[in-house]
Amino acid sequence: MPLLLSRLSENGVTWPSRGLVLYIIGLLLFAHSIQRVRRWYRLSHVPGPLIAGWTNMWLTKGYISGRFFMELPALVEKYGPVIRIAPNQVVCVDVDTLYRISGVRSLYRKSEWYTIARISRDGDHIFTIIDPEERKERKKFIMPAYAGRDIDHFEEGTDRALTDWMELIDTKYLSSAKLARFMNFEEKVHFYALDAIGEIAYSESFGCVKEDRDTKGVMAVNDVTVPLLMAISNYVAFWKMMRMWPFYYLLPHDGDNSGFGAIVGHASTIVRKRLQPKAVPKHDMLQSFIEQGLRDEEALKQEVGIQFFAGSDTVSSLLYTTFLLLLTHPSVYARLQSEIDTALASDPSTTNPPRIITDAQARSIPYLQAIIREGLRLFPPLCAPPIYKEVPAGGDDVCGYALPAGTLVATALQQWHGARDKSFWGEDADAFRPERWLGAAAADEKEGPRARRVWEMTRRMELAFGCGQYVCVGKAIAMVEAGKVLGEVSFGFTSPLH
Ligand code: HEM
Repeated sequence: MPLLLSRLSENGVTWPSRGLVLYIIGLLLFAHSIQRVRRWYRLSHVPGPLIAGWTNMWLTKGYISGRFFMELPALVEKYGPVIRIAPNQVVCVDVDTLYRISGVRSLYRKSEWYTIARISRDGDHIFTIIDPEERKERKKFIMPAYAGRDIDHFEEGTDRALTDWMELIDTKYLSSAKLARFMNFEEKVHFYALDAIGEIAYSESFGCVKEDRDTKGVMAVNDVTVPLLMAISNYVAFWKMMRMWPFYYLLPHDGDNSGFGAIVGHASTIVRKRLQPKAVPKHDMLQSFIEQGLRDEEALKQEVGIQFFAGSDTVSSLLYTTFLLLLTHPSVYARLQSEIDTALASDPSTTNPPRIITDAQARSIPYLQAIIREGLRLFPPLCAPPIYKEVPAGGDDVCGYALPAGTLVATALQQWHGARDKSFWGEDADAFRPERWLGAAAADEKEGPRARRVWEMTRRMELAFGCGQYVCVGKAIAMVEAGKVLGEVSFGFTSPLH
């Protein structure tokens, strides 16, 4: 190096003086500070912790704790319905505003934040497609299957997975008077959910229940990567950078031996098999995607791959937390069983020969539906991720605060607060009380204060699935699964513990 420098000097290359170097560094630091101050100033009128206006670190720390969403009620109490949680990020808890932001005519777009859900570096699925026109195009192919229009297969797939699951519990984990057997319920319910989404989506179980293990490592990948992704996901610029060369090569790829890449590899195999000229057509979602015209292998792989994650973690979380609530509220469980027994005992099609409770039967039991709603209200499965939408050109007025274009508004983080908002739900907001929903099914009561109240309750609870143009496309699948699993377990077992 010294030799090189002396050669350069000999050839007339002169080096800037130390003063000049310091001047340039000073100038850069000054420009950086100005940019920081401008960034802080843009949203300085929005209340929130002072430090959140200057750095993402405060929010990141909250996400590392894994409990940030639980802190929101206290923050709302202190700062009001709109809170600045990072230099360019706010959260809003006003329900009407959330419906407006995601409304079908809204100009708010998905933000770059969504790209953290990319399952491989090669393409996008419906959740990570940001461009509205591209989203419309992809939805054309996939919506008939998600809406159950093309094929009414949600029940068949659920039944196959649920039959295996009940058998596993019956044969391996049921306690007797002489023998107490312990079962990791959270794990087993996740096995069920994975097998079910495999059956529903492409007619193949993951085999988790049969083998009583996480066969493809989906749960392991989730457990390791999701908390990490959540913590760094608020650095949106970082994610933009990761999609560019050369960082792009660090993202998962379907040739990988483990992690997301290996799971996407599994999706690839399924799609390739189905696209073979001699493949036997099946009665499932993948077939519907293809028949609707989505024939590109990469796009199909993406749509199948996202179902592994979006369709299993969420459903298992809903089932697990609702069963937990039932276990800790024996009187609710007893009432559920009694109502199910009454409804099903009079229906010979259920017991002779025995078969899984149908979706129609589950929907006809108001107390069961009330329990699902109350479970979703108290433990919305996706209440931790912020799910940012981006304020459109021209800016927007959100609850009296002018938000400039490009500001990110969190549209899911408010759910924990929403469920526990005593000003709406009353003093027993924290309690598991399915009875609060009864009357929702009273079809003759479309007008009047009770009907309006239940309508508003439903609107708030359903934010668990997002809303408007961004509503969860798998909502119908989730509701079919929830009714059947909760109904069947309550009908089949005296108590989920015994
Ligand atoms: C209790 C269960 C579930 C909950 C609470 C839930 C919740 C959500 C939420 C909050 C979103 C994002 C909304 C937004 O972008 O603002 C979403 C999107 C999505 N969900 Fe679900 N979900 C559930 C079950 C399912 C199931 C069973 C599937 C089936 C595979 C599924 C597939 C998807 C997909 C593909 C998207 C992206 C939709 C789009 O961007 O247009 N979800 N879900």
